[in-house]
Amino acid sequence: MNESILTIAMPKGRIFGDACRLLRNAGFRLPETFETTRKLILELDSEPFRFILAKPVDVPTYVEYGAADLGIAGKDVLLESGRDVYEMVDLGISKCHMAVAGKPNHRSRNPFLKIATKYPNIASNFYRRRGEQVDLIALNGSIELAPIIGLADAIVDIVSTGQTLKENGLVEFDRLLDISSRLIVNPVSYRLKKNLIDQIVEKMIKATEGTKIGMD
Ligand SMILES: Nc1ncnc2c1ncn2[C@@H]1O[C@H](COP(=O)(O)OP(=O)(O)OP(=O)(O)O)[C@@H](O)[C@H]1O
Ligand SMILES: O=P(O)(O)OC[C@H]1O[C@H](OP(=O)(O)OP(=O)(O)O)[C@H](O)[C@@H]1O
Repeated sequence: MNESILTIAMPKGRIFGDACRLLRNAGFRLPETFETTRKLILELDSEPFRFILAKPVDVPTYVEYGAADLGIAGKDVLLESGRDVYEMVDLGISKCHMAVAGKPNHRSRNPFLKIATKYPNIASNFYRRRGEQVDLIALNGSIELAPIIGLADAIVDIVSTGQTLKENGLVEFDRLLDISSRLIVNPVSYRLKKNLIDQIVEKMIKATEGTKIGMD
């Protein structure tokens, strides 16, 4: 862990654009090429920050191990990974929710027997709390395929616009969790670099207040 420079782990993909806009609103002078470069480590001119561009699911890992001091990660990824990091700010970006969904005529089949998901920990906690025993089938994508093709009775997955469910003839049964992206911090970094991190947290909270205006 470098004492004089802060490393921030950024999620590539869906969250990246929203996160860059928020960082710029917070006063970070990100270069124009930030969103298009294929470089994975980006340093800022004359500012003590460097950004690493990671797969979203890996951001909490970089932060927990101290390879990054801070990071931006979806609440879904944080809950699923259970990594030991401080969650400092709800950034209010990349909002979506997690739901149980399936074919409309499966509503009466309770408990569901087989649940396909990319989020086995979140799903198993949900069903444990409900006192229902289910078989979880871990998949890596195209989760909506599972109930259509008969691999599972239902899915636990992310819903944003609802288009994927709709186009595949599926309906939402239960809403598990509202999701947005969070600013996370490595606990040791926070102890050693508290002043600098607190300044960033404050700036991000201010920038976030702008993004929350007019949101649901
Ligand atoms: N419609 C959505 N589907 C999935 N994730 C979404 C959606 N809307 C917002 N998110 C947020 O974006 C994050 C996922 O981003 P992204 O899809 O780029 O990563 P990924 O799952 O690693 O992608 P990939 O499909 O390449 O595996 C989630 O953790 C969630 O917090
Ligand atoms: O409600 P919507 O706006 O349709 O978004 C939800 C869909 O987006 C995600 O899949 P993604 O596009 O990441 O593809 P994947 O199948 O590879 O997970 C998620 O797993 C849903 O399938």
